[in-house]
Amino acid sequence: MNINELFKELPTTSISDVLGGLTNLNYNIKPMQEQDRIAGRAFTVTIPVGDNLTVLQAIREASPGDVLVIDAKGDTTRAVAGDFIVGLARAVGLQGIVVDGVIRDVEGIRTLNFPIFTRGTTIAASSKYGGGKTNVPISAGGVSVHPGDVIIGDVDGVVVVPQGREQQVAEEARGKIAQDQQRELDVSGNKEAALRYLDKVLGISKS
Ligand SMILES: O=C([O-])CC(=O)C(=O)O
Ligand SMILES: [Mg+2]
Repeated sequence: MNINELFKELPTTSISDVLGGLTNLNYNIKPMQEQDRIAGRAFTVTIPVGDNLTVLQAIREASPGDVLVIDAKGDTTRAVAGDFIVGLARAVGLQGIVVDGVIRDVEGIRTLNFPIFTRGTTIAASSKYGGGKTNVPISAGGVSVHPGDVIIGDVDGVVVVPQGREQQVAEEARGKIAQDQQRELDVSGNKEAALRYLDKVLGISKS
């Protein structure tokens, strides 16, 4: 089963619950557009602050369907990509971009309809001297990301599923969702049931 199928309709929140919240990227890394969603293998790149030549190298080397994860050290002063670079990523068939840094050309990127998770936007461009590394373990948003890890992103943020654990995590997340849905159903619009639940959780016993 491909990654997209496996994680279809699984929210990042349920995946986080299964993984104990330990592999969630910093909450500032958010989708540019509410409907953006990604589920795919990471192709990683780390760059020096303010220089994005190695991002172009990564786009050249990554495979279709990959999610490009860029360790830009959280820098918010220089854009790691704009609409031109995002257009290149889209043209070679990448699925989306996650950047621990910022981007620019918001208007142009919106029209591309390509999912991007970022700390935000700025105006200044990066230089193009190089000096980064592709396809190596990186740190993004406070989390280690290895090439081939699974990256899931939605409106709540981005979570990493370590490679090799994807089947188990997806299965447990589905179980958790079913449990949560039942819990919601039990108390929905029912004051008695809501109070019973609260009393139970809070250890309040009625004598
Ligand atoms: O060229 C750059 O480094 C950033 C940019 O404006 C683009 O990708 O459109
Ligand atoms: Mg531009």
